[in-house]
Amino acid sequence: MTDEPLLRVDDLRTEIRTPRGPLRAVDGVSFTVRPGEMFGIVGESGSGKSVLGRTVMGLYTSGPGMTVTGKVVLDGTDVHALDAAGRRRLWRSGVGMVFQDPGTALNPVKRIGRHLTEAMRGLSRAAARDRAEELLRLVGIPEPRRRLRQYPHELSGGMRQRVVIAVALAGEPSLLIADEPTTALDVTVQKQILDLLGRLQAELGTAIILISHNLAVVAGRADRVAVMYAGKLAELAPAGDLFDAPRHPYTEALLASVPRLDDPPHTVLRTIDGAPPDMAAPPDGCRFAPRCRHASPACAAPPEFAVTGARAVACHHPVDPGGA
Ligand SMILES: Nc1ncnc2c1ncn2[C@@H]1O[C@H](COP(=O)(O)OP(=O)(O)OP(=O)(O)O)[C@@H](O)[C@H]1O
Repeated sequence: MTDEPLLRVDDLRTEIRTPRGPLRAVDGVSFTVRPGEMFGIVGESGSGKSVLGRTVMGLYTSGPGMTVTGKVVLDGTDVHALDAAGRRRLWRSGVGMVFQDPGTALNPVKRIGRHLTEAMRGLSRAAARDRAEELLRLVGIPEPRRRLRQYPHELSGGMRQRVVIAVALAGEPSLLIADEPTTALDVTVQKQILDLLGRLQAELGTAIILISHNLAVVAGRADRVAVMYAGKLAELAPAGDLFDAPRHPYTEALLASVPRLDDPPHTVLRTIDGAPPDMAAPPDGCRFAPRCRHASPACAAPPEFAVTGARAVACHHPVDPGGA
């Protein structure tokens, strides 16, 4: 892993036009991802993680329904300066995406082989077929030759997600964005798919952005984690530091609400009081302040989230690492 970023996201804002007015789903987000890094993005449902992932990928761009400002630079390419053809080229070879539901990501009337070969370019039929077989083997699908002739409904949910990952890898992307890749799967299959992503990251050197509402999904897998709250990053830190000593009160509260294996029986989990803000009319100042036990008048003007060094936190009252 080098220190030179593969992806640079700079002051990204995605404003969606809705019947209730403009909604800033992503509101000034900056971070970088290094080549080969596993970068986790966590936060409650509705915090803007999916919109962020889609905007980074160039799936969401400025148009009639939304306005995107800020910069996304992947491997030297300014993603939002590309035209439609340039974006399609980027999706074929620079960045792949794995979504939550493997059922809808695959076309039910196309065989598995076709999904894979269509994602390749410049190969003869025979070479594409060999490569498709190799990709299925890479993602741990047994009897790949037979599977190539099957339709998506003939595979289990976990196998379908493996196929989706194989399709995303067909163009040898330098970055894979996995948005809740295991939420639709049962627990044992979830672990297999997450282990597979970890193995691909290690073996192929593919950087992965792993998006999840579930901290347990990124714990032990991500190198660094960004915590998102109401369209903004609250905290960014190496995963071990974040889980051992969260600094943003929201991260602390989020961690306290996760069940742990060593909890005594009948432990009552702490939930976070209040509800996330209405994104169409968020509160002024720090958006977490109305739910925060450390909030003070200073939170009317929260500090800018600036990534300096290994950690960053957007809070006037970071949690005392000594455990105040
Ligand atoms: N196409 C859209 N039109 C209108 N509002 C949208 C659209 N997509 C997302 N939103 C809104 O943007 C906000 C962020 O949504 P987003 O899906 O990114 O959240 P999330 O953190 O990924 O949550 P989840 O885990 O539930 O998907 C939400 O308030 C959501 O309702």
